[in-house]
Amino acid sequence: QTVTVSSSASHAIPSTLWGLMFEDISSGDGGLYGELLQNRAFQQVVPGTPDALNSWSSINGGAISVVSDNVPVSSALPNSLRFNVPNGLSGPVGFANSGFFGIKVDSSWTYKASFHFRFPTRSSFRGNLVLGLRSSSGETLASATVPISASSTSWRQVNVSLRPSSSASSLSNQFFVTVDGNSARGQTINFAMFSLFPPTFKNRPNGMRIDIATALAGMKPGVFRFPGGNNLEGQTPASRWQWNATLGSLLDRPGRIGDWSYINTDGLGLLEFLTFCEDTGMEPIMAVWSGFALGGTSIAQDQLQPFIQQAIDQIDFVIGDPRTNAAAARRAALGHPSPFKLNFVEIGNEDFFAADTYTHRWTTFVDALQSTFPHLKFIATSNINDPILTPKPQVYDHHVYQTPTFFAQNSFFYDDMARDGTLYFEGEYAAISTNPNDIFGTPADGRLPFPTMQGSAGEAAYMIGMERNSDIVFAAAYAPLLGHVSNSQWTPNLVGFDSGQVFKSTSYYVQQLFSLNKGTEYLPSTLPPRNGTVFWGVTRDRTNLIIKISNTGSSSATLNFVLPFNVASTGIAHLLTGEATTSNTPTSPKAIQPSSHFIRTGRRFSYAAPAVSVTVITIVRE
Ligand SMILES: [NH3+][C@H]1C[C@H](O)[C@@H](O)[C@@H]1CO
Repeated sequence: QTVTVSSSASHAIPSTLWGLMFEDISSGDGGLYGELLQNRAFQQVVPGTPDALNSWSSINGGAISVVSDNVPVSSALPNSLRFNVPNGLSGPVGFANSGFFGIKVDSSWTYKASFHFRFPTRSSFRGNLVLGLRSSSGETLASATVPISASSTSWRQVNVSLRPSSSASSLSNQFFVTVDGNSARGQTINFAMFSLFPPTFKNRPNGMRIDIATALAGMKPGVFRFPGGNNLEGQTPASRWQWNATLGSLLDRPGRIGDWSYINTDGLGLLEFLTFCEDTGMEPIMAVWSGFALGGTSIAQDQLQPFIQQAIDQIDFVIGDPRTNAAAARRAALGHPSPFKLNFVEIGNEDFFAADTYTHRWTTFVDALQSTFPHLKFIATSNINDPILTPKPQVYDHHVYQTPTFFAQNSFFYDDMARDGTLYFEGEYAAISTNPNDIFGTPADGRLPFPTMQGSAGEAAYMIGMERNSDIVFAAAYAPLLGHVSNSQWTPNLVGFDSGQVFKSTSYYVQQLFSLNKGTEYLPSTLPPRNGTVFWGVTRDRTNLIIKISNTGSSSATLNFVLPFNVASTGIAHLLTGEATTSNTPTSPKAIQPSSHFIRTGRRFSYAAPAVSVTVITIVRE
């Protein structure tokens, strides 16, 4: 196959092209968000039920229960852990938290532990709390002692740093709090708002887990879509994501029942999302709730005003003027007086599920928001031009979950899209099954537990198509981004993790190869056959010519490049290849890794793309 490359660029490559889609789907709490304790504040649990004590256990007979405190630590956190020391015990007595399927104990880390406590009844008791980290077999790995007295019934906060004496080889460690069973017998103490943080990305308070955040930043992503995805929507309007409930002190964040069947702490909230965008150079694509909850409720058009006002306030929190706007003043008070960068606001999520009411919800939201924020572009989430929406959307968010073959066969999806000024955001895409008749089924039915090399090559073919059409595709993001390998609501995920490490998938490496070698201009070249199995695209930046190739076929394919200008006689081929069905998994985390090697290049050169491979060739321009 000969590939003749044009000397003149057709369009600029948008800096936003390759980005991240984030929602809490076993990816925020216990994942990207640094908090190590699960059920740290007993948010949204029913006191007295077994679930209320999720992740908490007794040590040596300590009696623990979750109660609705008659003197709650805050109005947002009505529940406390009631701890009582029965008579007749000796030695350390208390309780422990097992984290999110474990807690990594690293002796090079300083952990920050915090909690609030109060004695419900005053007494002359004085004693010591011993808290820290221990192995599941009870070996103390780090500890601190805090003197306490029952001289007051008011809440007091404990903040201590913990430095493990040694690293634990196992992840099954716990955070513990104990008293001496004998001297504290009969005592009752209420606890609330526990927190245990490791070092965080950019050392941000209430920040992100370093290894996961570093892996995400390592893709140099251009955009960050949040807070969802389904997790924006709520099963009912009352449990929708609400920006103002995710701000400020953790004592003021009630948390919510998330849309992936677990409670969200909302410790990872709007300001944390925006700060993460600034810390990694991503532009936010922020969603506002659009009046539809996943349980099926659509807000009637004449009832939308309060939700539109909440959306206006959410946007004003991000970009408003603190001198004239209350929501913006909250941003300033939280330490960020200047506005954040924001150009795109998404109205809802996957509203093709509620297209019949999206027609009026879209109109009502966009009429109000566009007049309030004339420079913003609003993204529609129903199917493209179906139904017809008023005003005509400037941007559509298109999602596709399919088979590896589908992606290879649809590399030209955007070539046929009308150039009528509409922009497209491929907000969610992934090869998730090999079974075209049951895309969302179980692994037994073809669902992929982890990305595979053939799935990643299919995605690369589709991405080559989006790069070619990046005059109208301004952004794209694989979804879901993150998933805990011990407990996920969805597979495959771009990045897997457990409480100790990160697992980068083959699709992660494709995203990274494409994003780190984006180029700034697109150079047209001989088009790949639409129904072929080999796909390529050419871009350039000031120093390099960049050629991306995906060979989704089962045999090697040689491409003969004919360039219209001089380039160096040696180039670098960054290659990702392996068996079609191979994945990087917790048991084989590095089964397939990218490799780089020199190749002969020049005005004319050939490159043999291995079967089932993705290659990015970079050549210095003369
Ligand atoms: N069903 C997918 C579509 C929805 O927007 C996401 O929350 C889900 C997982 O990526």
